[in-house]
Amino acid sequence: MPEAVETMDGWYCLHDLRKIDWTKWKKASEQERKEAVDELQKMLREWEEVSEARDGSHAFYSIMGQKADIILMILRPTMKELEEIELRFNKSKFAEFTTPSYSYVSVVELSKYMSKENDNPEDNPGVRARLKPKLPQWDHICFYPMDKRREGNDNWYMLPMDERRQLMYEHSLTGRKYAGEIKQIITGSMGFDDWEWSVTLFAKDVLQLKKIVYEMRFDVVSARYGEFGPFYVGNILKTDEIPAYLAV
Ligand code: VOV
Repeated sequence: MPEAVETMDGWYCLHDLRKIDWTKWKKASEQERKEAVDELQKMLREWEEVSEARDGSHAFYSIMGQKADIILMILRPTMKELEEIELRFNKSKFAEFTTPSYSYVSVVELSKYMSKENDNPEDNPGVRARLKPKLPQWDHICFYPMDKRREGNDNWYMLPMDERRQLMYEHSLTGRKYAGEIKQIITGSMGFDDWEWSVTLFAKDVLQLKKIVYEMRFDVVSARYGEFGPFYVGNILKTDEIPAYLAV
């Protein structure tokens, strides 16, 4: 039986994607809209303090196209804290003007494919920091869930560990070419959500998102074993810019 790779798991993660009901928003009074915007900004500023204290992190972006209007990605030490945030957002005035479009529950995950025998990567401060990452506030985000295929001869879970390690190594070489251009957060979601991993990429230049995803399609691990869910791409929505974004 092929051996499962050990994973290291960090902060819990919620991707919360919503559509804005623009008709309802436009019909609301100016006072109501102001209350909703003020409360949303207040919540985000409180979460920025949590992030400064290194007790969690979040990202707030607008989404292109009709699949969603906004994405809130939240990282917290416990699933309970994620729930508190989800509830708080749901109970806010602004949420009255949104409808859910997609959500994803997972946990920041690093695997031990690349660790050497008898190595204890958890003792490495760099690894610990990657398990509790500060999300970069770069201009663009790309989020998608994915699986590793389990079909006939293309079954990732039947491959011996050494073969999977080699394929992951090749994957990492492609990834490293994008150092400084792309920051990736991989979260594991087996038992938590409908796909096996979520991929969240941050980029300063939006085109780099297309380039890395395209180049990785040729890595055997993606070409042969990758299956992908819906892609969401968007632009940073800074707290101060929210009034302009929502102005009608
Ligand atoms: C931005 C670059 C980048 C870099 C440097 C990078 C490197 C690495 C390393 C070293 C490792 C293994 C150890 C670990 O850290 O877990 C991984 C792991 C993983 N990756 Fe990756 N990845 C990148 C980027 C990157 C992208 C763009 C994708 C999506 C693939 C695509 O085709 O759309 C991806 C996927 C994954 C997944 C799903 C896993 C877990 C697979 C598993 O079976 O466990 N990843 N990844």
